[in-house]
Amino acid sequence: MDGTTLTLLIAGIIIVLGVTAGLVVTSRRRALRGTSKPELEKTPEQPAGSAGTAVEDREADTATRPDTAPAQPETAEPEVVQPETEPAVVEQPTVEKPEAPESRLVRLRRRLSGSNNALSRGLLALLSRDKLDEDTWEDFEDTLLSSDLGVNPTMELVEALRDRFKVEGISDPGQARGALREELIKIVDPTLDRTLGTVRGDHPAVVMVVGVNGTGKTTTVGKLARVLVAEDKDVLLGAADTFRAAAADQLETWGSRVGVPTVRGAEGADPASVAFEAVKAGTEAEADVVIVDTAGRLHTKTGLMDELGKVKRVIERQAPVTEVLLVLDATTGQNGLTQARIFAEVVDITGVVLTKLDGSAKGGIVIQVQRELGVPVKLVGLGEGVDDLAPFEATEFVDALLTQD
Ligand SMILES: Nc1nc2c(ncn2[C@@H]2O[C@H](COP(=O)(O)OP(=O)(O)OP(=O)(O)O)[C@@H](O)[C@H]2O)c(=O)[nH]1
Repeated sequence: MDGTTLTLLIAGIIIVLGVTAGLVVTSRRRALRGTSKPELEKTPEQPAGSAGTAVEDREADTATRPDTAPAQPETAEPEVVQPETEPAVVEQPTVEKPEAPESRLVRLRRRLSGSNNALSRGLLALLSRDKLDEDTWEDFEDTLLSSDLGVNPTMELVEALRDRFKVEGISDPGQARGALREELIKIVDPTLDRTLGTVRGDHPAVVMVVGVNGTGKTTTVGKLARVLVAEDKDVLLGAADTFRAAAADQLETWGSRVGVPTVRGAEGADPASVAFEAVKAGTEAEADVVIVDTAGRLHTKTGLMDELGKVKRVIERQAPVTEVLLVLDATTGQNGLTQARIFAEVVDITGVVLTKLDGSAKGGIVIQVQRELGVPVKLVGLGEGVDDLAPFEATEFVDALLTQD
């Protein structure tokens, strides 16, 4: 082999090796593209045919992250729970679970003691004085009267306490407080039956809610429905307040929040006929309780008051009315009592709901109302919140009155 041949041979070998290396590199690049491409295609939001650069790919991924969350877990989570996605929940309102009666009571007891603090402080301060002279007893009477206890109950209470102080020789503030507590419990009367007529018999229990405008009837119906739903009862609401369309809307909203149906009529429809239909629907659906909200009416308007009697009579063609609750605003004092008297003439009131006790330092109204009407206070409203309605209990009420912060 001469030199020329050898040179040509070496050059040939170099060319063959170069071509082979080129082919290997190309096939590796193809292989890489081949694995990355399907990943891009998996992303539905990736515009067709735009493979994009690595930066573009990341931006596209960021923009569509809610759907591609698993690819970027560290930044995806906050966006998944971002508030902008919540309106979907609003569009489909979920049924609320009312607060359990026990925890509601604890909260309400605290609120009651807070709102009546001036009363409790005043009473206990008086009884803590070193010397209980005539002036002290007079101041004590004034404090009781200003809390809407009424003249007769105030006289009775003072009389009973003066006797006990003399006979038992009470001089210590602790003993005085104990005696006051016992005497107050006596006049609030723990022996009264405060159970609500909400137990189904052959028919659904029917609760009629009556009272003057603005006392809190509709709110009370809504809150009561929540209490009953929390007790696992099937409830139906009747919007017999046909004078004010907004009242039926308000009631329907309360109902839908706890998953309870509302029967309503057209604005201006006969309230008795709406009440009748509601009780009929409740009977057909085998509901446990039908609560009928009635229109607020001026207690001075005889025609309207007579109509209330008619609503009750018409309901009773279907099923007995098991509870008639009169709603009174605790802040209205003597005016509330006048209302109570007139309502009691038209329908047989079986229980009183005293609302807005949270905004009143006049807890004494409980005693006057019971005396005037001869019916017990069964429920108290202690705020505008959905679960701010509590069963009334004499001992707890007095303890709340006498609680000092
Ligand atoms: N602070 C407080 N406000 C209450 C209570 N109960 C009801 N309210 C408020 O009183 C106002 C009147 O309540 P409604 O339930 O609309 O009264 P209503 O008697 O149905 O009134 P009409 O529909 O006009 O007859 C509302 O703003 C309620 O939130 C309560 O116990 N405490």
